[in-house]
Amino acid sequence: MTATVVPSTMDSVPKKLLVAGAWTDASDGRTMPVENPATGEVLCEVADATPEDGARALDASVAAQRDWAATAPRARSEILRRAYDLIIERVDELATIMTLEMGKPLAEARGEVTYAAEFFRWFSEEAVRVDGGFSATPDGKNHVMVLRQPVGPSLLITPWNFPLAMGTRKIGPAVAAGCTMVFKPAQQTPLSALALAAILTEAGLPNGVLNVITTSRAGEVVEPLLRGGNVRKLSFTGSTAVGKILLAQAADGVVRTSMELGGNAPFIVFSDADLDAAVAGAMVAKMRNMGEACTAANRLYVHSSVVEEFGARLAAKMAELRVAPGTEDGAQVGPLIDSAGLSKVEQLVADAVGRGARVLTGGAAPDGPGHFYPPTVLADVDSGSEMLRTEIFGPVAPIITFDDEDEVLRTANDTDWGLVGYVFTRDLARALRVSENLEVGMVGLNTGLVSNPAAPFGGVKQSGLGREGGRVGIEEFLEYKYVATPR
Ligand SMILES: O=CCCC(=O)O
Repeated sequence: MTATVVPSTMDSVPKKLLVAGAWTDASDGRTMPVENPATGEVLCEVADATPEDGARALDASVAAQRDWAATAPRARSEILRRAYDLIIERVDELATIMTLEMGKPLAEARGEVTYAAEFFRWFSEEAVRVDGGFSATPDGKNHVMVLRQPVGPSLLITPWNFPLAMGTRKIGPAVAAGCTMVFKPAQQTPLSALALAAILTEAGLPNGVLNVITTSRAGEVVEPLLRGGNVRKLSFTGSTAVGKILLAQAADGVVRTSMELGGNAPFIVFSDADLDAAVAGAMVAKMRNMGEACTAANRLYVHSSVVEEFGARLAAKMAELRVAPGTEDGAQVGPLIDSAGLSKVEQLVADAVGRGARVLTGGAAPDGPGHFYPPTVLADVDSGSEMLRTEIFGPVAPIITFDDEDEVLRTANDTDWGLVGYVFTRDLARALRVSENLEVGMVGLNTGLVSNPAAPFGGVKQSGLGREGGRVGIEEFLEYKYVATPR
């Protein structure tokens, strides 16, 4: 790997840990490289936190918690609102950083920056709307006063696929509720997180409220924090496999958790669907973030009466997409995050084709640098194919033909995951019936996009616990306290 010239937009990003308001090196002086997935080149080095640094970050959060909880909700709201304004002012700069470290095309990165900022605007409005209760017990003897209080120091762990939005979706409600934080972004994408921390500091977040630890030693750093007794809340977005490990560690310290884990989204096209809308929806549900999204359509069930036409139209649209480094003009599909991600996609496609799937477009990685994989549509995918039982996390759309509503519902629900499902039909009764019976936390009904800061995002089954965003997002960071007093 060679070092690449660091674009000037990245000069402003602190490459250090943020602990108690100070930017510091790792205690053992180690740094870790940040790679550009489009070229494999090293963009820069950032501090690589040790377990001791993690402990210092948590100590800083604990020390800041009491004063922070006592701040006026309006003050917390205004910090979030200022941070929202700063992010919007710097959309291009933040998008460039994101594209360089993560690979998504600039246009999509700009979209994510705006999406990320909206969580701050949303929670700046929620910060001043937290209420409690005051009532009498049924026997009339006591008053019941219900207070809402911040849950306390929170550990926020975010993935590489949405490096900014997954941060703001957690930091926004934590700030609004009055929680202090230790924020550990993914190893692959520390720069967006550090840029975000710098913006929050500029927006007036007091020292110690947000502490950021970038590290290549996630397991070693996180486990003692979760078992140590001072973390009151864990909010994690990432794979189900890692989520289960963290849940076990959190159980030890009885730490409250919000877990936004993997998905295996069914995308169902009924015979009466508007095919234009279904193809457009599939493009979004499959291709947003090159398919590297927990919400990505992973299994496309299409009714036998429309399957040929749907497959041909989807393949034509997918083939039109321009695959190129995200910083290039007109790029629509960037590289996958790393070589492991690319080989996984290659193996899944080989397995499906080996079981008889027809390749309608794509199907083979190009030669050359970067972890690129072309938009791919597979038809007649056999139900035993591995890709139907795992998150593909790449730009591959497997189509499975079905004939009957009950059959497709059964198959769609036959998975350990339950994050999101997509349903395309013009029949209102069927739309409601299927939406109700899909075992998921979210349904895209005649749309390929469910993500929105105003909506409760999250899943059932092994897709997670709790919800982020919407009216309930702040609840995840609030405790109830009830005070009883005689009337
Ligand atoms: O990978 C997770 C998707 C996150 C989102 O759509 O907000």
